[in-house]
Amino acid sequence: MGRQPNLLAFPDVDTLATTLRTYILHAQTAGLHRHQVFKVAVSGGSLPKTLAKALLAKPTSPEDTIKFDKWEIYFADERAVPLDHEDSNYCLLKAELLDKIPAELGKPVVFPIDTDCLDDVQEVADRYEKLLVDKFAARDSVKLPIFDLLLLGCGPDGHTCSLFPGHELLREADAWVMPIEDSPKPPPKRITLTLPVVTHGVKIAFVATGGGKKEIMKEIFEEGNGLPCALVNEGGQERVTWFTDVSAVEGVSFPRRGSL
Ligand SMILES: O=C1O[C@H](COP(=O)(O)O)[C@@H](O)[C@H](O)[C@H]1O
Repeated sequence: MGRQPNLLAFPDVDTLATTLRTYILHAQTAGLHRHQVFKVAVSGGSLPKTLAKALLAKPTSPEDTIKFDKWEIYFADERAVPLDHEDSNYCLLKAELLDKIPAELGKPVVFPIDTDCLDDVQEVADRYEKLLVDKFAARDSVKLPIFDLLLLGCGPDGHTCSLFPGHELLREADAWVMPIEDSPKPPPKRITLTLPVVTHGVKIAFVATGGGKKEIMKEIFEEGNGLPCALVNEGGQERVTWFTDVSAVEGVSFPRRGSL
């Protein structure tokens, strides 16, 4: 029981954002303690909006301050499109969060994909993996890049990052970053962190809100069914925390609903 993911359900997104902020601050403190920077991987979709709500709130004390100047932001997945394209996860994060960070909080270092080779999505993935090798392995001598925090979404089909249900990418055991050319959700060409990288994060947080997620939340938590989000739960265990609102978990029976 103790090694299960934590499922938190909030009355609304504002309350969720307040606790998500506290959780991220704890992860930030731990990351800075570990290696003086905070290494975060973020997703696209509905996440950046909620993230902005959590992170752009005015600090109430020095301990409550998001130290963006110490953040390294990577992408949990990205679409193979230019960085100013409406489908780009970078473009979305920039519009929702990065452009709105007050100057006094400092600027994070952000690592988007290399868009010089968009026609070759394998090359996009290889270059992103090389970037991770440079930023993680050389410094920490690790076999996998260990993010201090991964902030993930959950699609209505149970996908996370660009890891889709039943896809062969779910079996990838060696690569850190993989291309996908047949994403069932458009656009078809993307890159994604692989399951071993995701499940090795120090902390892994999902944000899933709205009644549109309730059927898949039930399946993830009650049956699993090999869904990508369920596989992250199985691999990450107690390091996984779900931030949901009550409409997303209506009718979901799960033994451990907790607080931070
Ligand atoms: O395509 C994607 O979808 C997922 C889930 O998005 P959501 O809008 O249902 O939250 C997202 O996490 C991923 O980064 C994105 O590329």
